[in-house]
Amino acid sequence: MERTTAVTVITHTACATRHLTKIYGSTAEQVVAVDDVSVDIARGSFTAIMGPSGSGKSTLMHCMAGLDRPTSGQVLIGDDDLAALPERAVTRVRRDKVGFIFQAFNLLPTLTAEQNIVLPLELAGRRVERSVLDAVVDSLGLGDRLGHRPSQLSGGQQQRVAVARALVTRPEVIFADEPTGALDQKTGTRLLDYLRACARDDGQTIIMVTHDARAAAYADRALMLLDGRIVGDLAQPTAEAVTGFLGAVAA
Ligand SMILES: Nc1ncnc2c1ncn2[C@@H]1O[C@H](COP(=O)(O)OP(=O)(O)OP(=O)(O)O)[C@@H](O)[C@H]1O
Repeated sequence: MERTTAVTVITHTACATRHLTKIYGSTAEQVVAVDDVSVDIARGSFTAIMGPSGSGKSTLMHCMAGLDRPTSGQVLIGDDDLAALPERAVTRVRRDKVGFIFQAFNLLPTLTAEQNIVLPLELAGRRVERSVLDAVVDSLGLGDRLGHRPSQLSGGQQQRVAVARALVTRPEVIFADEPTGALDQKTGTRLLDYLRACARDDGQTIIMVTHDARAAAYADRALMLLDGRIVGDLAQPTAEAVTGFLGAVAA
């Protein structure tokens, strides 16, 4: 007798795009920054997005994060299609599920480092979990700077405060644009270790744009972009593999 087995399909996708296209400019002078990209990002994964300057990395990430509207296609965060939602609903998804680490710090000058870090929690009416705050602050080496205002901190320290602010809400998906760009090597390594642990141990999903092959080697996947398209998808990337791929693409 033939037996059938029921298969339960569990979706492990945190974030996805379907035929995502972003075109800038007028009809006369169009730039196709992202060109028909379909990709699935697994929950709890750490993905690096790499590619030459102008290949569309930031545009892809901004569309995936709901900061920029695609020209066509879908952007899924969980079950929500950001491209189809009104702006207010997109803002809510961003607030509830997404964290950003950007190069611009946007710290409030009158608040201390700690007050800046916990601000998103307070704005969302959420409690500050001391253990999470301590872990984030410790991983970034900010313990002795919490009472300082931004003007009393170095550029690298301000960057770390901005990183802590993005992490303290424990967002499901963290988008990071060159997060180690302004950091010295030791602090950069510490941040990458921490991001990797957020993915591996806590199931957070990290998507990071970087030019740095050593930073990409902390990820468990590297998407390689060229002219707005994904031209490579490397599992467990090493710095050598990434550099080799980019070299071959540039040649
Ligand atoms: N607001 C905009 N208006 C017009 N064109 C834009 C805009 N933003 C980006 N572009 C163009 O879209 C393309 C992709 O830009 P994007 O910033 O996404 O690339 P990138 O890979 O992140 O580059 P980089 O590594 O230099 O930061 C480029 O040709 C860029 O000039």
